Amino acid sequence: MYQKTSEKIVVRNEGKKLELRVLGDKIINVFVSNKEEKRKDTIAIERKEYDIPEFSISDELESILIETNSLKVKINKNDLSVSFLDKNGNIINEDYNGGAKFNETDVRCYKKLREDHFYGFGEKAGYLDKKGERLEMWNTDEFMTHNQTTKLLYESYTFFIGMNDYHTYGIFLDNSFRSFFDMGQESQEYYFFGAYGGQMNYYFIYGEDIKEVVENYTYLTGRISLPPLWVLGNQQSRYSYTPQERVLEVAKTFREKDIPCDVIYLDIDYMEGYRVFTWNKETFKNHKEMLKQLKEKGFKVVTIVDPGVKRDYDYHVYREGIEKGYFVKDKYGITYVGKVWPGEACFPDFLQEEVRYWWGEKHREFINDGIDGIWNDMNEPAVFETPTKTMPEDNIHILDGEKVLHKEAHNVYANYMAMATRDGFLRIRPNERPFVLTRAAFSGIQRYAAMWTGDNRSLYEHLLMMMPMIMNIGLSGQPFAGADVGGFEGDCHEELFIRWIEAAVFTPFLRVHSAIGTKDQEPWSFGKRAEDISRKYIKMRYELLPYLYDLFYIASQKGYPIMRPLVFEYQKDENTHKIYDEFMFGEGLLVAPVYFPSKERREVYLPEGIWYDYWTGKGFKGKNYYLVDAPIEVIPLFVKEGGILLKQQPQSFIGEKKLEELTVEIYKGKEGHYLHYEDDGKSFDYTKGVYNLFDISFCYKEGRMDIKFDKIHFGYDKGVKKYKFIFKNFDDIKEIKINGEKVEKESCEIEL
Ligand SMILES: OC[C@H]1O[C@H](O[C@H]2[C@H](O)[C@@H](O)[C@@H](O[C@H]3[C@H](O)[C@@H](O)[C@@H](O)O[C@@H]3CO)O[C@@H]2CO)[C@H](O)[C@@H](O)[C@@H]1O
Repeated sequence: MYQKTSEKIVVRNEGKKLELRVLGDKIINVFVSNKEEKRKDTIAIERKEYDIPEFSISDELESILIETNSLKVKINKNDLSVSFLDKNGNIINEDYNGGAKFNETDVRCYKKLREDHFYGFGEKAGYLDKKGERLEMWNTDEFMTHNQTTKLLYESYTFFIGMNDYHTYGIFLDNSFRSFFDMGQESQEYYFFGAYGGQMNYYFIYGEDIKEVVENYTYLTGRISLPPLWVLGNQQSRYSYTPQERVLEVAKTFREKDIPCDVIYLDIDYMEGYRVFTWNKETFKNHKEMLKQLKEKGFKVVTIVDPGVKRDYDYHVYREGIEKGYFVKDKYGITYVGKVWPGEACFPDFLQEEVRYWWGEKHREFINDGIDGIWNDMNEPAVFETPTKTMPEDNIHILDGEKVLHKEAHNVYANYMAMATRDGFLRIRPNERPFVLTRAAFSGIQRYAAMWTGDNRSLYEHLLMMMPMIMNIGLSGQPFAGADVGGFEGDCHEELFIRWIEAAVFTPFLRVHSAIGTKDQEPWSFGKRAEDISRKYIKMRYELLPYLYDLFYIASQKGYPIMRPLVFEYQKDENTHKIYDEFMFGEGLLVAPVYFPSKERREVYLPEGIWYDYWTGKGFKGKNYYLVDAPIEVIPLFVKEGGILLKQQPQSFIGEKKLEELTVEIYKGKEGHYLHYEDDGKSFDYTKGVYNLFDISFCYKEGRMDIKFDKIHFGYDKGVKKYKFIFKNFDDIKEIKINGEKVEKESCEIEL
């Protein structure tokens, strides 16, 4: 009835074929087809080899039962439907009405609807929980104001997490065609997902909780590698800072006003006639000198690079692309020309390795001149004046020597472009961590680039929208995300800017960006109050840098988001399941932004336990809602009992001064635990063991504080040598010991 090879179990019935692969105790790949074809994975799947666990197969009367240590999978022999059960035989997820269906226009899979909540799906407008919604995935440059009903945005993450009181699992549909997910809108009995082409190839990922699902999902699709430290700093952008004197003036003002900033962005106007890899000689007369001066002030520079290559035979990039046949072709095999922002352009076919190499090399001169990072925009790819806002679906790409139509390549185009850019950096500066920022993406993008959420507006609604959006992006494997702070289009105003910066310093990627013709959006453009409050919060971001870097370390190890929905940390507390306007900045800090005008208070939900107001130290009993004060200069922040925050002295830019000491802030509680990672923040030497990993924990009982500072790994000897402990909200400490030795409260520190 079934065939088993070393790697898969194959079952056939009435023209349908199901292939099942056990890839882990909790990871199953299901591939259903109505023809004899080979399974195709997209670029999203990074893993090539698996530690296949022990599992058993029994051929029963009606079904085939596969059992791992954690899961049972039942394949119905009659209709090839699949059920996933836990070890006790409780259903976690099961196909509905035969599961996979194939018709003229699409492939789809029906599932019985037993979930209370759905999360993930990456960059989508609307609430955190997507139950009852219908979503589509087709990377789109959507310039109209995004609102709750905006269906298509720039990125496509075909991954979701299903959850009820009993089980949590994830499903990754590995299909790059335009796809759809009806999570209970059509029916309350079933949900379904599928795509307008390609295969029904999905990965079922079981987990104890959301954390484990995200960990297992990123085991498949890869995790972010450690970014250079400077990209965690404050970044300033505008469409466009031009001419070069204006760039230098902005940089100088940051330093004069003592507002930390690490990066300045150059938008499209730095180029000659919007031709990528050129400089406008009129406005950037001596870009090398400008870059040198910025370096001296501690600034890094990121330039925009769009995929569209302007059509002009006198332009070397276009000429080479044409001569080598590197551009995407139309259905007749002729180089495709599209109307882009602005002008007409051809699009490199990044699916081809040779084209990626060529493109990567185009960055060499830029990087050698002192450009530190690359910002890939318009890479959906966006084409103007077409109904689909992109190139025709029957345009031709080449992948591994095979023709691939654009309808299949579209959603993954940006990942291949980001890969080309990242690989270029790695060839040019092999021991420096690259930085690529992207607007478009498909699942798995975390391996190549950070992302920002495109053209938002200067509206309170968009300040709110960034929260569930970045949280769901994080749950979809991409921890490094942010929104244009202050809003891109429209004039921002003082109060909105203040509220936005207060919230944004706790988002993983912090960049102010604004459109041409809008009011200036530097922190000082809104008057003294905004300037002072921005300084306070940006400094706080720099103070918390070791804490933030530790979150990136965890993301690189486990795939955990940095900006986490409360449900990620407190899944058992059902009050957290739908919260979209508060978030956890790592495990330690609960952030509740104010996103309404003229409001000086907001409601905050605190999960179980005791929480301390970060500003006043006041304690609050959790599992309760509170109305808390939030005057304009205050964003409500809470630390959980036993929480630990790691801080450093703020600097004007990262690496300005050598760090002499770090502060470990211990919040009142019986115990607490914290993992601290440290390396040079620049190179890949950490992959050779040049890093430190410390386990910091404490136990507090009857006035006695016992701190343990364990070196798990000590391979970086240029690290910080002194750690100073500060106790928050404790009023009765009688004795302190560090690693068993008594110390005084005033000089409570450890020297390494
Ligand atoms: O590099 C400049 C910016 O490019 C991006 O934003 C542009 C967006 O992608 C385009 O769609 C475009 O919007 C136009 C819109 O599509 C059209 O219907 C019409 O209403 O005019 C609009 C332009 O005024 O322009 C955007 C730039 O304004 C990118 O997302 C930004 O971050 C870049 O700064």
